[in-house]
Amino acid sequence: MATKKKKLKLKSLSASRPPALKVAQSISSKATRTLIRAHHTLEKQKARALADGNDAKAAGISREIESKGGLSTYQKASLLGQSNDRGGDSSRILMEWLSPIVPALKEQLATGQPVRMLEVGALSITNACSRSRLFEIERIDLNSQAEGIKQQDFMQRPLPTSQKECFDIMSLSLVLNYVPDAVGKGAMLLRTLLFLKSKSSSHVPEYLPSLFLVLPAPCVNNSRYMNEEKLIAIMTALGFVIVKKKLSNKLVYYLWRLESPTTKRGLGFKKEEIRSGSSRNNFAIVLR
Ligand SMILES: C[S@@+](CC[C@H](N)C(=O)[O-])C[C@H]1O[C@@H](n2cnc3c(N)ncnc32)[C@H](O)[C@@H]1O
Repeated sequence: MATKKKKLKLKSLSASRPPALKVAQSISSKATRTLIRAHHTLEKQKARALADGNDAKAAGISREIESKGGLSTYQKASLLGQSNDRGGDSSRILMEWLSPIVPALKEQLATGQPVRMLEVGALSITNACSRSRLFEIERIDLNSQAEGIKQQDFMQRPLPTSQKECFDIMSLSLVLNYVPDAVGKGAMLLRTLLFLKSKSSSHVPEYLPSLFLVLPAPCVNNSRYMNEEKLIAIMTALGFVIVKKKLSNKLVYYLWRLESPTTKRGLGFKKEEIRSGSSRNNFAIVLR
């Protein structure tokens, strides 16, 4: 008599995930993008209202932001965007680019002088950089989502008091575009100069000290006020040279090495239209 074999049903890994995560992961990538975009728009409107001195309007927009889940919900949506099926964590690109200097990074680690990284706008402590264990990483965010991420505004972070407190690498991955106004974006880039080590103290001067900058691709390729030429001009004026770049469908990645931080005042980068068109966005960086 033939015995009926009981079929073993293999459950997918996702079936064992806790319900909260399941709910979060059920948000489509389109809904995630819409949520992220809506948050950015409201933050920009709020910044404009504050700049106009309209505190009541700004407070109303703040309430609207909170009613949509606020920064935490935005961060959860951003984390979903980092999942492998949605493009993955941007620091994988940085690790790819740094692969030629891994021996040097290991040597520095072995001699007790690990390469120091400041990750601004950190959402996780398990991205590719963290998993490599090649760096001494300080992670900060306006709203910390995990132990190991300090809750701190980079713009308010106390300045380093010595080279030892400075960093070999800074990461601004999808952070600059979060800053709601063009002057604030310029100020953030300018401030990185105060946190990066000097070139003379670098063991790998072809790559470090450097800034890893990631932006949504339309910030550079579809803005009225920005294109790659202008971005390079701004970064050059600050004292950076481009080491690596990569353009994907959604993001642009750059590694900029700091040659000599500018001490110049009056850099003169204004919000000037480069290309017109109703489908353009308004991403801009102003450096006065
Ligand atoms: C889109 S998330 C990016 C997360 C991650 N770096 C990535 O590449 O996916 C932007 C994060 O930057 C943080 N952020 C924006 N401005 C900041 C500032 N001035 N200081 C610290 N964190 C900031 C926000 O709180 C938010 O969590």
